[in-house]
Amino acid sequence: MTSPLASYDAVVLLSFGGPERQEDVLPFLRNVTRGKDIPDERLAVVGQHYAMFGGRSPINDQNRALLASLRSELDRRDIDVPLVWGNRNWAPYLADTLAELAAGGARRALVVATSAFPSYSGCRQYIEDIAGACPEGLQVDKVLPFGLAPGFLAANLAAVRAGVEELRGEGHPRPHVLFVAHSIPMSMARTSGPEGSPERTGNPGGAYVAQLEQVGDRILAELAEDGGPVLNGDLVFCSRSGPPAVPWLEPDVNDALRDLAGRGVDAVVLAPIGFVSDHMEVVYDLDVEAAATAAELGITVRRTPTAGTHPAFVAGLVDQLEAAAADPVACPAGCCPRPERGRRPVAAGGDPAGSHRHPGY
Ligand SMILES: CC1=C(CCC(=O)O)c2cc3nc(cc4[nH]c(cc5[nH]c(cc1n2)c(C)c5CCC(=O)O)c(CCC(=O)O)c4C)C(CCC(=O)O)=C3C
Ligand SMILES: [Fe+2]
Repeated sequence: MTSPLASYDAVVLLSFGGPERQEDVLPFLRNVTRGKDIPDERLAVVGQHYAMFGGRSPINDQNRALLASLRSELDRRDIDVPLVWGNRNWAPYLADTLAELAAGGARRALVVATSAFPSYSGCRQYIEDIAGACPEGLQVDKVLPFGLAPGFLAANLAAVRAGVEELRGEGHPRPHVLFVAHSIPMSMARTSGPEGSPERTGNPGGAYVAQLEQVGDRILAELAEDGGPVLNGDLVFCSRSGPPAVPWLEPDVNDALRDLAGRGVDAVVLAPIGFVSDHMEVVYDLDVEAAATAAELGITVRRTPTAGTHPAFVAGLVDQLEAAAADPVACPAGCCPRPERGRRPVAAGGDPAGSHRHPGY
């Protein structure tokens, strides 16, 4: 049977992009923060994170690896649709990729973005990127965020299970699991996802937090099936930016580690379920910063790998491409709206996710 993907002239992997040499770090950061309220001091700090890695973000190499894995999986299924790559913030730029496709006669392309969970930054902004970059005559559909898809879940479950087993092997029978995601402004979290705003739905957390919590819950529930002591877990956040007066999702992973140390926890699995690959937020914010916090507190941490090119994730992504090709579903218009700039944030209004603490099973 021919794959529904045969009706597309190309599949496009759309990602964030990152610098690959020191000279490109500042221009990259200027691209990322154009029109946004990121203070210069924050840019300088983030620039230093990149400098620690010689100015080379891991993200482009990870996307090259994901492209190779996706290509193999498409080939395995005898699907010969071309697979190409474009970024929001650095070369290869999405606009160039789409222009090249159109110049080559392409009429329809299916885009999948490397963000698992719905938010303005991870979904709507990519839709805007596509709209802004799309040449006339090219029709583009986009796959929905895939945080709850079985392949992404399976890859993360396998990673957390392995991390837990390692710590158990080192004499920590009951490690605590911190599920880590990118912090986003609370106002962006509230309006994330198809459910829309809390004013209309009574759902104060929005889909970003709700889906992340679901993934964490499901992983803990699966681990409970393995036997052994039941594990506790929390959803925590990293990589906050923006002015301090604007509320972002909390707790920060470092504060969570301090809190756990105070409660006598000495072993923690750090599971970056909010990220698709081990890019800068993971290799700096977790492997450098959170690891230093843990060391200071005497906590043993195991940071688990992101979905990356895990075979279950890659196969699941191709399943999703095929499903989207058979039945393209666009995000509802009000989903993950662009944050209003210049507006004062709504009064803090408490924790949008309620308590992030899981009771343990
Ligand atoms: C939800 C989310 C994801 C996760 C989903 C996903 O994986 O896509 C993500 C991914 C990424 N974010 C990245 C880098 C940056 N993000 C920034 C700033 C921001 N991110 C935000 C959100 C997210 N970002 C937000 C709300 C801001 C504030 C300004 C704005 O509204 O945009 C800044 C500016 C400086 C700073 O404030 O940190 C940088 C440099 C890189 C590349 C890393 C590399 O080079 O390896 C990646 C993959
Ligand atoms: Fe970011």
